[in-house]
This record gives sequence, structure tokens and C-alpha cells, in this order.
Amino acid sequence: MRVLEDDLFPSTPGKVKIERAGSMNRQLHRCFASTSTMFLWALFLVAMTASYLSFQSFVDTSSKYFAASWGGLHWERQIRASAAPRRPPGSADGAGMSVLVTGAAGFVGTHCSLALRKRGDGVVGIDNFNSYYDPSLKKARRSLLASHGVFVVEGDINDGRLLAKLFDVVPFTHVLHLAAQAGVRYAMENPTSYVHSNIAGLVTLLEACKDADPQPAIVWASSSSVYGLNDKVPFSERDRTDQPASLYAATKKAGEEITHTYNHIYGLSITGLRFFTVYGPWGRPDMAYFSFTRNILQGKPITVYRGKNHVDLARDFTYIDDIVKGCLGSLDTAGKSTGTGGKNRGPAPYRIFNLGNTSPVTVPNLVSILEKHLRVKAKKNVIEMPGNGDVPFTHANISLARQQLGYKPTTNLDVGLKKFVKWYLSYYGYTRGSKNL
Ligand SMILES: O=C(O)[C@H]1O[C@H](OP(=O)(O)OP(=O)(O)OC[C@H]2O[C@@H](n3ccc(=O)[nH]c3=O)[C@H](O)[C@@H]2O)[C@H](O)[C@@H](O)[C@@H]1O
Repeated sequence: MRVLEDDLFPSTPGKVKIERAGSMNRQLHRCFASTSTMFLWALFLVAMTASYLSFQSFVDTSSKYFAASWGGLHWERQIRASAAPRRPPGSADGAGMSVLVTGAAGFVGTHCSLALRKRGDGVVGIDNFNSYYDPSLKKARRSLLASHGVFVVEGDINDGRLLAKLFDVVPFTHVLHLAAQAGVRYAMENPTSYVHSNIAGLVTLLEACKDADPQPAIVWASSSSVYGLNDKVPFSERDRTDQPASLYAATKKAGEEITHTYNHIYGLSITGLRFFTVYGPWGRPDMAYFSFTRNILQGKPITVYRGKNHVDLARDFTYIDDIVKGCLGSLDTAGKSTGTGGKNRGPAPYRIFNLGNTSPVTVPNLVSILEKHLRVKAKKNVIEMPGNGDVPFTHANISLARQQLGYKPTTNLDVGLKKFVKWYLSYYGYTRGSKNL
């Protein structure tokens, strides 16, 4: 009982103190022990959380990387398969080439890629699918290419790492460089996009080509617009090209000078092609023949520009199949680049060709042909050409291309527009007799 009392009510105050102190110590010790255990646990949890979070961020970063449109073993396999030539061994045309086509989901890029693939060459495309015009048309072109075994990488020619990787995976024999910011009048709205694609992008591509081993031969799209205010007709490659009328033209002219430098210093084989207003199926919606067709079918007015003194504007409209032949002829005759490891080992070809049709047609005439094939009258709004970079006419002299590439255009505007209209109606789902026509 006493023991119990002593235990419950101790008679010796000191003892109580000591005992209390001891018990407090024990409690404190226990408490401290449990606090340090808790502290250790907390530390452990913090460490676990931190490593979990960093693992998550690694997973996120990697998944972002792997979700990006390029990279990885599967991607490399697709690139190699697409780049492999499939010409029958011992065929008259040789082993076939491996061509990197920039702007492959663009109008000319799609047609050239298909033509190369069809004759057994290996083709890999690259395109940034930007929204200068409806990207769904570019995606439809990519699907068309995919159905023929041509793989298109989604990426920008300003991405030097991507280009280096592509040359790492495939020893491309040729580059067909068609990626560009196109359009003459849009340069007033968005000048920097021309510098970005046509100057910076071109230099990034040339750097990758010069570093590649083997160096590819390069065929690229310049433009008839480089003739600018030149009024000596027909335009010949020897005529002046130092009076551009638009920033677009100036960037294409700059491209001719820049490629010359890479030819001179690094021995890159260069062929620049001055395209003259290319048109046809799967074309560019920003161009007059395309937007006129859309507006005419929708019953909307079209704006027809007219030159000074009521002179009609005229263009040497060139059908896409003719341009494709010119591009393939250029690739076939390009001649090799001579450099290795960034060093020039001898002179390499530097060529420039006009690819036109040699028979200019006025814009009002273009409209009449469209009206005939669409069987709809256009609502025309004729205005004087604003100072927007347009030139009054273009007309190609193609003797050089004829002689050196065997280039011989065969499609006139009437036949070419008929084919375009047929494609347009089927692509956009119009049927003859529908209320739209
Ligand atoms: O040959 C070239 O180098 C250039 O050809 C075309 O440029 P452009 O000839 O201006 O082609 P469109 O935009 O289709 O214009 C054709 C004609 O129609 C006229 N037009 C255009 C648009 C419009 O609403 N109304 C109109 O009368 C233009 O002034 C021009 O005379 C392409 O758009 C350029 O990318 C290419 O580089």
C-alpha cells in the first residue's frame, strides 16, 4: 500500500525531484530518440520525394524528348528504310541516289519526292509544317508520300542538330532544298520569316552539308523573282539580278550568293533553279490560280491587278510536272561535291538555270481559262497593281536548261489548269451539278 502511496505520492521531495528528473530524462530520451527517428524518417521521406520528383522530371523530359518528332532507334530505322534506293541492281540508271528533300510536304517538294521514289531513288523529307497556309493540306501531302514509302521528318532546317543527325544516319548523295518562305506579297506582312527560312535556314543547311561526309550535291529552289525590275525579255541567266522588287526576291538572290560562297570555299556542288510561277494539283493556296478558283466556286469576288497604263500583268506559268523533270534532270547531272571534313579539295560545279514555260499568259487570260474549266463566271474586281513587290511580267529563256538538263516543258496553261481544276474539285469534294457549281 505504502509502496503504492510512495510511488503515487513520494514523501521525499528531493527523491521526487531526482526521480522526476530521471523519468523526465527517460521521457526526454525517449522523446529525443523518437524525434531523431522521426527526423530520420522525415529525411528519408524528403529524400524519397526528391528522388521521385527528379525521376518524374527525368521521365517527363525523356517522354518529351521521345514524343518529339525525331530521335530514337525506331525513327532511325524509318529514316534508313526511306533513304534506301530501290532500283533493280545493274539497272541502266546506276545504283540510285539517296535524296534529302527539304520542304517535302510543300507543293514542289511532294511532287519531286514522289517522282524520285517512283523511279527507285531513296527519299527522306523534312518539313516544319508551318501555318503560312493550311497545314492540313501539307499533312494530306505527307500521307500521300507515306503511302509511297517516303518518310517526312517534322522539323525545321534551322535545327542544326537534327540535320547533323540525319547526315549521321544516312550518307545522302543529294539534297533537294525546296523549303522556303514563299510568296512575293506576304514579305511586306512578315519580313522576318523570309530571313528565318530563306537566309538563316539556308546557311544552317549548307553548314550541315559542308560538314557531312560524304558531302551531298545540292539542288535548290531560287526564283524568277530575282530578275526583279529587269525588262530585257526573255529573262536569261546572264541578265542582271541586282534590282529585286520584293524582300522575297532579295532573299532568293542572297541565297544565290550564299550558295556560291559555299561552293567556292567548301567545294559543295550547287545547282540553283529559278522557278517561274509553278502551278498544278496539290498546289499552294496562297497563289493566284488557287485562290481565284476557291473564290470563283464560292461566288466571291477576285481581285485582278493591272499594271500601269492599263497594261495586263503576265506570268510565265509553269506546270508542276515540267518543273519536276527539271529538278530530277538537275539532280542527275549535278556532279559531285569535292570537299571533305569542311575542306575544299578542288572545284565543284556551280550552276543556275531558268525553269519556265517560255510562253507568258496575262492574268485576265488565266481567269478566263479558270472560268471555262470551272464553268462559273468570276466576279472580277480590277485594280491597279499596288506597290507590293509584284513585277509586271516574267518570261523565261530556257536554252541553258534545255541544253544541259534536257529540260523541255510540254504543258500549256489550258491543259495544266484543267488538271488542277480536276484535282481541286475532287480534293475539296465538289461534284459536277452540285449547287456550288
Ligand atoms: O516565279 C516566281 O518566282 C514566284 O511565282 C509566284 O509568285 P507570283 O508570280 O507573284 O504568283 P501569284 O501569287 O500566283 O501571282 C500571279 C499573278 O497574279 C497576280 N495576282 C495575284 C493575286 C491576286 O489577288 N490578284 C492578282 O492579280 C499577281 O500580281 C501576279 O501577276 C510564287 O508565289 C512565288 O513563290 C514564286 O517564287
